Amino acid sequence: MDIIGLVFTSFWYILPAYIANATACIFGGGTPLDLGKNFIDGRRLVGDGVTFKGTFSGVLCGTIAAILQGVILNLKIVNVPMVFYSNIFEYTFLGFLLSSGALFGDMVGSFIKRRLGIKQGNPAPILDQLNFVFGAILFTYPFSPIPLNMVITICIITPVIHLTSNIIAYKLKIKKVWW
Ligand SMILES: CC(C)=CCC/C(C)=C/CC/C(C)=C/CC/C(C)=C/COC[C@@H](COP(=O)(O)O)OC/C=C(\C)CC/C=C(\C)CC/C=C(\C)CCC=C(C)C
Ligand SMILES: Nc1ccn([C@@H]2O[C@H](COP(=O)(O)OP(=O)(O)OP(=O)(O)O)[C@@H](O)[C@H]2O)c(=O)n1
Ligand SMILES: [Mg+2]
Repeated sequence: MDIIGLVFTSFWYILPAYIANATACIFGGGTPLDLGKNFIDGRRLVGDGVTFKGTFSGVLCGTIAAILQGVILNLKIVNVPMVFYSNIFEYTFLGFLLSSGALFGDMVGSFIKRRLGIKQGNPAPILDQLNFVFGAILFTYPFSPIPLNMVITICIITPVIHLTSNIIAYKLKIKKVWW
């Protein structure tokens, strides 16, 4: 596989996780998953940035996106050098794992930020950009392990795409901060 193929395969694989993260941001808000509770250190367990609405809509949209990917591949609309799923059931299952893993990773990232005393919405460079892809890769690894060169490619392209989309989301007034 050449470098373009590697980048495209990696992007295609992780896309449901991106969609889950972006739609959690679009549709999120309201009751937080930690119900406003504090941890033993007196700080919030996770914070107001991880909500029921965001989590459920993110998992739903990411899973639907994975099913659409399956349809697009079956219709041969795009050509991906290396595919990891074969039928619609695998697309649904792994899309669900990529999406729930992404939002789990985001939640763990917020948990760590609170323990470090970083207020909700304040930046934690690298952690903010990669928490959700680590969650997504971790959840799918037992079922469809991806090669190390794809993990590395995802870790390189994600911060660029994350920052670009966050700036666009900020301009669209979907996000309060640009990072
Ligand atoms: C190749 C390069 C250099 C750049 C490409 C950049 C790119 C693909 C940008 C997407 C631009 C876009 C449409 C942005 C607006 C979407 C949006 C609301 C983004 C908000 O992102 C929120 C951010 C939250 O992150 P945080 O919680 O960790 O701070 O999530 C980051 C998002 C991504 C890493 C992925 C980028 C998003 C996509 C590729 C898909 C965007 C999908 C939608 C807008 C889906 C809309 C679907 C419905 C059902 C409304
Ligand atoms: N599971 C999730 C993830 C995200 N969001 C929404 O998406 C926004 C942006 O997410 P993120 O940047 O991860 O949260 P922050 O507000 O920056 O909080 P933190 O400091 O905890 O990362 C959140 O404010 C929240 O409205 C949500 O509702 N539910
Ligand atoms: Mg977050």
